[in-house]
Amino acid sequence: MGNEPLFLGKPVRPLVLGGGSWGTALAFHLASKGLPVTLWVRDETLCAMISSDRENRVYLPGAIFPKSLDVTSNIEKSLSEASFIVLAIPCQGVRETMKTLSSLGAPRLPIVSGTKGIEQKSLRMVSEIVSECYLSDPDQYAVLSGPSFAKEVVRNSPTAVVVASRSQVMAKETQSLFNTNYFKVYTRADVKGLEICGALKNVIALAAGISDGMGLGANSRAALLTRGLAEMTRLGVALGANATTFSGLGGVGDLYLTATGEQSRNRTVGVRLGRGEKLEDILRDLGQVAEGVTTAQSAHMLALGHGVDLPVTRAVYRLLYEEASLVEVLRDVMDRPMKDEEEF
Ligand SMILES: NC(=O)C1=CN([C@@H]2O[C@H](COP(=O)(O)OP(=O)(O)OC[C@H]3O[C@@H](n4cnc5c(N)ncnc54)[C@H](OP(=O)(O)O)[C@@H]3O)[C@@H](O)[C@H]2O)C=CC1
Ligand SMILES: O=C(CO)COP(=O)(O)O
Repeated sequence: MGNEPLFLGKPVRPLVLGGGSWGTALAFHLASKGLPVTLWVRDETLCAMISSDRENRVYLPGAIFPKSLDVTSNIEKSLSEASFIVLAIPCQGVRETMKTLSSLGAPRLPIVSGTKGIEQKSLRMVSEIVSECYLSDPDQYAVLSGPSFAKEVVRNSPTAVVVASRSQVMAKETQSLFNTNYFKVYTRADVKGLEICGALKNVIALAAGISDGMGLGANSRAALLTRGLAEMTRLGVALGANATTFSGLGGVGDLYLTATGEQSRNRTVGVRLGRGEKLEDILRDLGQVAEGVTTAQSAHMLALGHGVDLPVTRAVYRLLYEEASLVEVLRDVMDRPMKDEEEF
């Protein structure tokens, strides 16, 4: 008992919310360190299957759960036993989940978020939704992001990510908690920048996939990644983020992974769109979230509201939400006025 690891002064009892690939991978990762982890899965049938198989065969087949990983669909009981929350629910479900937690009346717990996206309609980042609906103290919030496919994390492939929190203590303690010799965790202070990186890189990955699906070639993909990074940075800086965050693991690192890695759901959606398939058919086959689809709309609206030019995001938005054709959006991007590369 005396040597029990602590997180912010309390015994480590993580409650991971989200029984998809990322929630399962993060729960697996922490439990592999011997920590007593509870994974909350909203669907009772899936929860029972996972519990008897000791494996999430729907979302992350092949990762056999360590002994200390427990699964539940009872959020109330698991919340009362937890000392902090790891959030791994798709962005559009975060508000509803935070409201549910608040309604249970249990003490508010610190949150480490692995969710990437921007809420539609409200155009809020995850940190903002959490602070509106659940946590009043932003120092109890951290975001964990960076190039990290769930499947590779549970295979112990060497991976490097970054944790950002307004509080240095929260950042450092989260770093120590998640760090292993195959999962290297860096820290930074720029929560907003890291959240914008994680959200926007999915939209640019969709664009890169579209370009590849159309067969446009390696030049086009490189141009999209580079100009995509420039527009991610432009939006971030306009919203008060630090430009250097965009050249780190959560920015260029995750952008590169998602836009070029075959495992990416966002890239896959893009490739199939680029081949002329319908979005609804692609999403039905995928059966998992591709956050870039909703974020394309949120980011486009956010950019309009702040007077920021996001041509690649606008192209993806027009294709997904305005029924523009592939030829039209390509022309929009290529027919823009000539400018200096350094022009912001
Ligand atoms: N997978 C990855 O490699 C990585 C993912 N991420 C991010 O993590 C987040 C989660 O993604 P991921 O796990 O991959 O997604 P998946 O599509 O694999 O799984 C989503 C999970 O969330 C559940 N869910 C959906 N909506 C709600 C809701 N409103 N309340 C509660 N649970 C809900 C689903 O439940 P049900 O089955 O009942 O629908 C499912 O268990 C995303 O923001 C993603 O970008 C970040 C880094 C890596
Ligand atoms: O965010 C991710 C890896 O860092 C996962 O990307 P996809 O959601 O495109 O699979």
